Amino acid sequence: MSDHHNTTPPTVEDPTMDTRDQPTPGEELAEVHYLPQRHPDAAPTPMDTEVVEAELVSDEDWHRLQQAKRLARYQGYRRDIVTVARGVRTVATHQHTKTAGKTLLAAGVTTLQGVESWGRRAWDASTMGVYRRQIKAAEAMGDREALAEWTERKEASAERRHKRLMDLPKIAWGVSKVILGSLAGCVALTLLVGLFVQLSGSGEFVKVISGVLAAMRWIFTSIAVAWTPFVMALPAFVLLAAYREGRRRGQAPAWLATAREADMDAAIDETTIARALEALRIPQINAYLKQGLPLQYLTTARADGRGTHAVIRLPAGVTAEKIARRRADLATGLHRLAKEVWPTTGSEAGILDLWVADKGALAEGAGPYPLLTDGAVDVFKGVPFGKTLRGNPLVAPLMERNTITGGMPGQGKSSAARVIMAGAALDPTAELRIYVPDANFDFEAFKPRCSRYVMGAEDEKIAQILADLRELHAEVQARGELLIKFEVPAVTRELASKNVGLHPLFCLLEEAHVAIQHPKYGKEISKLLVDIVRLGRKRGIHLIVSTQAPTKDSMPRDVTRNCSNGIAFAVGDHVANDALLGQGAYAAGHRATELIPGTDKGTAVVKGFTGERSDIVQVYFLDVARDNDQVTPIIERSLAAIEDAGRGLPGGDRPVREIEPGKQRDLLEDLDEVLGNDPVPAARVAPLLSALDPDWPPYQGLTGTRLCAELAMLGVKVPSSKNRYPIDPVTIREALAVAATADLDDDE
Ligand SMILES: Nc1ncnc2c1ncn2[C@@H]1O[C@H](COP(=O)(O)OP(=O)(O)OP(=O)(O)O)[C@@H](O)[C@H]1O
Repeated sequence: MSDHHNTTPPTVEDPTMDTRDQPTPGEELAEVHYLPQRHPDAAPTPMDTEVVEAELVSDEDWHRLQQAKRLARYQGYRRDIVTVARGVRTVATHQHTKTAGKTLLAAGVTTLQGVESWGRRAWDASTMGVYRRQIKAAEAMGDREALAEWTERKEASAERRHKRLMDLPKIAWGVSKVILGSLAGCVALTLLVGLFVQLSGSGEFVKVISGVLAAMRWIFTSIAVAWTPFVMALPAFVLLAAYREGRRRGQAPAWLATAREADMDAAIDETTIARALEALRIPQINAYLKQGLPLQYLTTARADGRGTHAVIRLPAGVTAEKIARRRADLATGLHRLAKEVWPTTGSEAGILDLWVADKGALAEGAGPYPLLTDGAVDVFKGVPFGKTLRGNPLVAPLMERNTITGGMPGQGKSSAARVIMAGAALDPTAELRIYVPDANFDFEAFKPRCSRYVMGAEDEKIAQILADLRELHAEVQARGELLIKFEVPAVTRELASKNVGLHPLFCLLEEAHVAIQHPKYGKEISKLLVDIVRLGRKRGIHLIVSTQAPTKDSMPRDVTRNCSNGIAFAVGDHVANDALLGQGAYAAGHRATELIPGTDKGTAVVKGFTGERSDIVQVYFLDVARDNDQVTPIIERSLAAIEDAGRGLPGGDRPVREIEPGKQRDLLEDLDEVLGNDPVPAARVAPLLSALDPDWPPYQGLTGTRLCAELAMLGVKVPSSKNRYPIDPVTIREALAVAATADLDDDE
């Protein structure tokens, strides 16, 4: 028989349902069995006969046990609450949560700022805020001219607005007329088509009409279907637009900034420019801005090509040059790389012409050379050269011009010359001559396309260059006579294509200073260059000279003056700047001195390419590296084009004279050989030397005057003796003896 406790039934829930009834560790709780209550008249159940293992407890024990259970349950809850709270705290204080929260909040603030900016712009537009502010700035600076200009602009704008308003009803009426007309036209067309179909027997009039009606029904149904999602998405679009506006105009509070922010694009407008200028901490600018005055904009910030352009009149006492010299600092304030920010001097020293590239817009450089895989060139129309900062392709004009290119080592001079010569090579009528008085392979790929090619710094190579320049000089003269014959002032495309000896000729002298400063041949090279640049351009001859920093010793003034194309990579001072970009360029604000070596590799200030006084250009780049040779395919293509045109290599029919490597001649010994015992006038000795070695370039075309000059360089003075300049064999042999003893002295 089972015993059971029949006092007051327990009010607690069935404990077997709750896992929290587990005893806490170390606590042994007796298990309590509650026996079901039964009505005294109820029939006996199997339970009544079941034997239950149990312990009889007193009321007191039973209460104690219940209390222990409640305590255990409470402790279980507490543990859970602590665990959840800890979890919440970990999530809430995690860096990711903080960043996400900040980003969300910042997005909210930015969106609000966008809405506020719209409001401000609407207000500005309705009250001509831009003009008002500029008028205020002009007044503050006492700039009467600007004040008059901005007042005039404001009045003109008001006038335009008034006119637009007055025109509004007319425009609305015009638009209505167009809509009504189009509708009537459509109806008439449908009827006409229906009629035509009916009459031609190809269909029924009614079917055409019902077809058109069905199409219209379909269009209206589609609009109705698309309308609901569109209306639902509209608020999201508006918020997005407000956010974008906020990003453009507003600035989130600093405490909301996240690390990602620094990398984000900053919109370039009057506010950001003013902030960036303020950050330069130039006292005059800061004092001006502190008065709450806006900067005076001659051109307000506006999109221009791949960036933003603005022209600012700086506060008194600050030159644009001062700003330009701190280009890198200014760039940080505009969230840009130094090479993306271009401050230059405007029309006056105090006017800052600022162009700021869109973030990353200049990273690609000028992009690939446009004629890399196909295309030909007409040199009379110029050759592809690069892209302006604004992203416009720039063509280098070549005919009736000469080019000088210069800059610090490694900034892109040779590459720029390569791009010009590659363009010239792609004109099948053009002749190429390349001289590199230095040991480098920058132009080796051009060799098969050249009628003359000399590379190397040895004396005999310089002598060869001299001989070739003499030949070119003679060609300049011969072409002059041809122009007289054809009665034209300058070579035309038509004449150039005719194979009459007036084809375009491009001659490149790389590292020109090496040839010009050569102790023996430099003087004559220099003189020849002057004549060639002066006279050659009308005669279809274009000379390109490339040098590092042109000075009066490294480049004759008459050469720089006659080069209407100037290409200046980063240069060190205003002398080199003006030699490349023309007299007064530096003072007028056209400055390659402001290019940063390294940062601006491949970027040059050029003159003479467009109608502008100067342009900043990213030059195309043609690689000559062995594993990425881009020039050879161009040259092969150009040779194929020449062959297809049924021409020979332009200028290639003349024999190319090669000098044996290492060959040297001694003028004194040669004179000793050709002279007898009596003095002979220099003019007669020169041909004797030419006859002695016709292949030796310095003796080709040798004149008496040049011979005397060369002897003077060797310390042998030839007396004029009534302009006959007799060369005395005795003097020559004495000089030989002196040279021999000098050699002995050296040996000792
Ligand atoms: N337009 C360009 N675009 C990109 N990179 C360029 C450009 N021009 C030059 N470079 C880089 O600069 C390097 C040096 O160029 P380059 O040899 O033309 O300079 P340089 O001024 O002729 O130097 P040097 O006086 O030492 O001969 C090139 O190898 C190339 O890596």
